[in-house]
Amino acid sequence: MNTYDSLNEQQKLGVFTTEGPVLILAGAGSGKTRVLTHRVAYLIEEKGVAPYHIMAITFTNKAAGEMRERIDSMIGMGSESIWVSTFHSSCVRILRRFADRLGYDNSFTIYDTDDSKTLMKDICKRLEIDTKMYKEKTFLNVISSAKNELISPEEFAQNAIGDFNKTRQAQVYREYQARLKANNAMDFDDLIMKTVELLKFDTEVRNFYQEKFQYIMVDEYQDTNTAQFELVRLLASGRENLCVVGDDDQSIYKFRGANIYNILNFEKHYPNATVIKLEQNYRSTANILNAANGVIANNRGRKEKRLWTESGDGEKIYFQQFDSAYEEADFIARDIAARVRRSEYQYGDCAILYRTNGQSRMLEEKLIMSGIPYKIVGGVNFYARREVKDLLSYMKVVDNAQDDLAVQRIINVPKRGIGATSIGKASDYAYRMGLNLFEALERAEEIPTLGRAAGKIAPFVDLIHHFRKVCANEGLSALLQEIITETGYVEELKVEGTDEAQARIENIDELITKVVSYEQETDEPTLSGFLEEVALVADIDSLDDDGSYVVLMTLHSAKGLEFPNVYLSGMEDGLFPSYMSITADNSDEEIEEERRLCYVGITRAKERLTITGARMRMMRGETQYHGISRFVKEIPEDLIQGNTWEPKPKDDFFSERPMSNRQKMCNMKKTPLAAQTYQAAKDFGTKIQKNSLDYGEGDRVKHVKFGEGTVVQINDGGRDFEVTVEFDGAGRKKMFASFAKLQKV
Ligand SMILES: Nc1ncnc2c1ncn2[C@@H]1O[C@H](COP(=O)(O)OP(=O)(O)OP(=O)(O)O)[C@@H](O)[C@H]1O
Ligand SMILES: [Mg+2]
Repeated sequence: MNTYDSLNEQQKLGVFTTEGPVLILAGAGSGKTRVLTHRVAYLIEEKGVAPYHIMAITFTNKAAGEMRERIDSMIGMGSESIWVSTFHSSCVRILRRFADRLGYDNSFTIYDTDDSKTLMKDICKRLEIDTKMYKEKTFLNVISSAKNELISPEEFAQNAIGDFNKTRQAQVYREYQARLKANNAMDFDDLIMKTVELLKFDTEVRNFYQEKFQYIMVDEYQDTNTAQFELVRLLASGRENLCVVGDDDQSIYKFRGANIYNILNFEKHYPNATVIKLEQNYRSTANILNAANGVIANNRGRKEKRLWTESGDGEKIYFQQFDSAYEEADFIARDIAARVRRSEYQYGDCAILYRTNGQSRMLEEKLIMSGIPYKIVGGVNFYARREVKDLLSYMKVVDNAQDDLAVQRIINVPKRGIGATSIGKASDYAYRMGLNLFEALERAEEIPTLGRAAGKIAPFVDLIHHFRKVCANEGLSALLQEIITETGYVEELKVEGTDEAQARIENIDELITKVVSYEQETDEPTLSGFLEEVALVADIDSLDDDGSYVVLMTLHSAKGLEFPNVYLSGMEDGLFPSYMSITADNSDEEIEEERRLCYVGITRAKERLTITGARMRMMRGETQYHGISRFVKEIPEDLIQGNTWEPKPKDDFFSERPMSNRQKMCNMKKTPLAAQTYQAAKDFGTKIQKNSLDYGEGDRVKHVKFGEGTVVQINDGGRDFEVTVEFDGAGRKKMFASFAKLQKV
């Protein structure tokens, strides 16, 4: 069987048009990501392109991981040399090799948001800025936006002439950047900006990567910012074998500098681009899809897209407004419990989505009370916990003693009698002498103001030197063990003996596990490599795939994912759309962005969608009263069921509905989607061809990459069989039979 028969005609065009620029602009669930993975397989298997020449970029680690898995299961040998990664990790890889050409050490540190904040605090103190009037966070936001737009501190200063506020920001930006450089560190935005700089100014490096990446693909292209656009443009220039896929209706990162014009103007940048539209949705039932279409139709200035589906109407969308957020959470927990009890769904099929992180607490409480296992994506990230950060800071100092923040964090942890005053003196001395903090500490004896405190610093410096030797001679996990033993970190927690201390010890154990598994899974494990992997773990990575728990996350984190049973909670005007967007000067624009987020939320659902809201909710300690979200009212009424809006006259659902929407709805009723779908499906006439398999469940099979294993399950996925195999070495994998090319043994 031809591997690509499971694709529709438009998808095939996306896969087979390998040369020149290609833009795939299509709605949610239309198989954009699927086209990308098949395209990679096609390039290698049919066009004989070496995996080494291929790059596929996406936004989250989770998405990159899923893409990697899909590609691995399609092609055997060599898939590991394809770059399948996020923008950030691709850039780290490039910079680890060539950052020295920008005057950094190749072992530079990556600062997370917390680190940047600490640094900014310090800068404001040094520059004597009144942080009550000029907030640190504002400076950081301004700097981040400048970096996303590739504006250097010098350019920023140029543009600021004559503007008092901006001049101050320029001064802070310059100082912030200088300090990062002195610490041999980059923040997240630098990773992209510095790579662009490198590619722009170093012809050798540019030629090297242009030659290497002969085929480039970008998923979720609608959310790229100017710096990311420039990066892709530079890498692809010359051959221009660039395939980008995205959906302008799902652009939700304007606040991080995403520039929707990157996708809308793609054809202007690349006039010879092949533009492909995908219109069949394979993810959701017709009711869910029509609800999403109904909502997004209210945005102006969008490229009109018509999505249809072959799947039936499915269940109606269930909507309920509750008196309080408490009742809302209670309902969701009970609904999930009941469905799992009836074996309709497993916990892992269910996702609860919300607008802001704070909404999770109430939901969590109810889930705990109902004994429902759940995981929060984006809650307190494991790597942000104190004990984990402390130990990682030790490792950072061992790796790169130029990182002042890490040094400051641990110099007196555990207590060594080195007080803030001594640290301040050493840090002032470092500043004056143009040294980094650790270098200053190494010369503590020479710092006149330190006096006797110098004697306390020497053992700390010796300790770090000792750790370096351990790391070089015995490796990473030995290093971590040595740090734990020598600092007495765990001992101290044991003495403390509280539940909290116990939880911290468990987190440390988890970190040890992480280091050991990193060492086992990596060909050449290094301390820098480990720290880098840790720094890049987005919150979403805490999601495992064993499917045994309900997932809670913000709508932003849900992009690209899909679940059979989805709950959209907190659908209230003032919360979603947010009060800020409703009252903003450019309210129309802001609300359109929120509406796109709503579209993303609705389209995550495959089979069931439940929408809930509360009249009364506590926010930042204040009780607030909200009406039903305007987005709910934009869903055609015939798609909705449930105890909805009747109890309170002021919430009358339909009287507020604008006339134009009613008309739209009437039009929809005249041409029912099911009929359109049926006709379109007939017109399509895709041939279904599927070879039978020569192995069955329980048989032993062999895969080129994963080796031998036992077939656990075979599902008829329509156009192809989906085979689940428990491999002896590689564990359980699910793959398409035609790609997997399994041989019975
Ligand atoms: N031709 C096809 N035949 C069968 N299933 C398909 C086909 N194309 C896509 N799918 C399935 O439809 C679902 C959605 O596909 P995919 O995630 O690639 O869509 P997408 O366009 O990337 O969505 P999003 O906009 O949300 O990122 C997946 O479960 C995918 O396996
Ligand atoms: Mg996708």
